[in-house]
Amino acid sequence: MSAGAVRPDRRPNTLPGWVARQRWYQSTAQTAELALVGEWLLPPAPDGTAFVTHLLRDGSGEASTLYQVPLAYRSAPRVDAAESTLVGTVDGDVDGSASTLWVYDAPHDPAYCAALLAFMLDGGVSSESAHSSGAAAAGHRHPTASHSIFAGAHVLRGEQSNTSIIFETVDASGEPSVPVICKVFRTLHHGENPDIVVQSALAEAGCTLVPPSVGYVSGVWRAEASADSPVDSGHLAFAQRFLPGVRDAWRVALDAVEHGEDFSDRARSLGAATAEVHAVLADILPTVSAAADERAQVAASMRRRLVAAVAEVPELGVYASAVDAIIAGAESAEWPRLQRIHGDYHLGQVVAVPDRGWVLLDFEGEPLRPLAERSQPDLTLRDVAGMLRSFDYVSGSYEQAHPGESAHDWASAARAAFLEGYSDRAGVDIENFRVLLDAFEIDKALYESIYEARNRPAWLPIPVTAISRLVALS
Ligand SMILES: Nc1ncnc2c1ncn2[C@@H]1O[C@H](COP(=O)(O)OP(=O)(O)O)[C@@H](O)[C@H]1O
Ligand SMILES: O=P(O)(O)O[C@H]1O[C@H](CO)[C@@H](O[C@H]2O[C@H](CO)[C@@H](O)[C@H](O)[C@H]2O)[C@H](O)[C@H]1O
Repeated sequence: MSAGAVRPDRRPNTLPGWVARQRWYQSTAQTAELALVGEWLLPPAPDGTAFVTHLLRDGSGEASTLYQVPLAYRSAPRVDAAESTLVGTVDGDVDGSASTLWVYDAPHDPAYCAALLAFMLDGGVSSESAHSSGAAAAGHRHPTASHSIFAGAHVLRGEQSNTSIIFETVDASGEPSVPVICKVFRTLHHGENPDIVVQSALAEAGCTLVPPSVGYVSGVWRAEASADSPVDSGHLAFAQRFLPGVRDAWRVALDAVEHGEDFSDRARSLGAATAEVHAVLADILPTVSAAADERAQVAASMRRRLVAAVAEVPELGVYASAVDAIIAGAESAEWPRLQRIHGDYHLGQVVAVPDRGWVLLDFEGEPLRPLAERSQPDLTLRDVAGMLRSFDYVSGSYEQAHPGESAHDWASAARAAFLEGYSDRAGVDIENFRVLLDAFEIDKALYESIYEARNRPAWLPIPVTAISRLVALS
């Protein structure tokens, strides 16, 4: 045991309240109701700091959610840590003597970041936790990734569904090497994470519209807290090349609307990039024809979302029967083949890379959708509709910030140019699928209504207004 070795055997009792204050927390309850379903350990830091990643099922919401909560247990407080990253204190032991331990949100602790990067690049295997939880994790380096060495890290600002850590690295001779961004998944699901599968497949196929993959962490855990629970498995973290100096397309578009700049050229090239990624995905991953069964499944999923949205946002109730009819129309329309897609496509998922153009990120799919559904071949029109919604969000947020002004023409021009760029590259006029496209736009706006009601109620009118408009048009 190294000098100062920390042995944590409990979680701070402040943890449920702390979890409930995080952006990735999905329930509306003030306090999470957490049950431990697993723990996995990274090797301790040279000063003895212990890193325990707790896998906690929260039962406070309607559906239970499994959160990944990596905590760093230190024998002394960190002088340079932000107060919000201190989760609490616990009794524990240091070198065999009873002692207070300070417990931090580990991604904000550089010592944890160093351990995580090495774990991934060296192909580490987690050691057993104090609770013999049965959970385990393994690191995997992508075959094309270099063996970079940790040189510093910080958490990306504006955390949302996940926590992303940016690493500076050096090579064996100490020269700066490629920076890496590692997304620590906060919500875990049984099964492969499409973010890793889809993006890595695209990069391996030589597609430069996504960043190259660096590595990932996979794991196993009990599905439920009970000792006889079945075991689940899935992905815990994903690392890829960090592209410095990028601006996300949402910021770029907001700047454009603020300055009254037309966005058509950029929207057209974004449409072409989107169609290119879809074409590569159709080449490298399985596609299936949209038979009656598949169409019925998609329609059923849309109807489930309609019911969920009306339950959470009752003002949507007046549109329910009209939306139902639009879904029925879409189900009986002509469908293209189904294939892997982005799945949660919006301007925040695309970055403008200097001297390179648009690059697509975050193929995880909609975080509120079951993982099994997100890994199924789907309609490319879902992505197209997602981006159309995003242009509407740009004008909606602008109009909220500038009462009395309209950005409607800006959004219409961007939407039309995006569709043009997409159709040109795909060699298919997207207008041929208008019925389907409208249904997917409404479906996305229903999803957004739930998302906004839970996270940003002030923005709820943006998707709700869109639903009323789309229903009137159809
Ligand atoms: N490879 C990358 N290079 C540069 N910036 C990135 C990269 N990956 C992610 N980012 C930045 O992080 C933000 C969030 O990443 P994303 O994959 O969308 O995570 P989340 O699932 O948490 O939304 C992006 O909008 C972008 O600004
Ligand atoms: O966290 P993710 O990026 O996976 O996506 C979630 O959060 C998004 C908000 O950032 C949300 O997107 C919605 O708001 C955007 C503006 O902030 C807008 O551009 C999108 O069109 C709109 O859907 C996304 O839906 C949600 O899954």
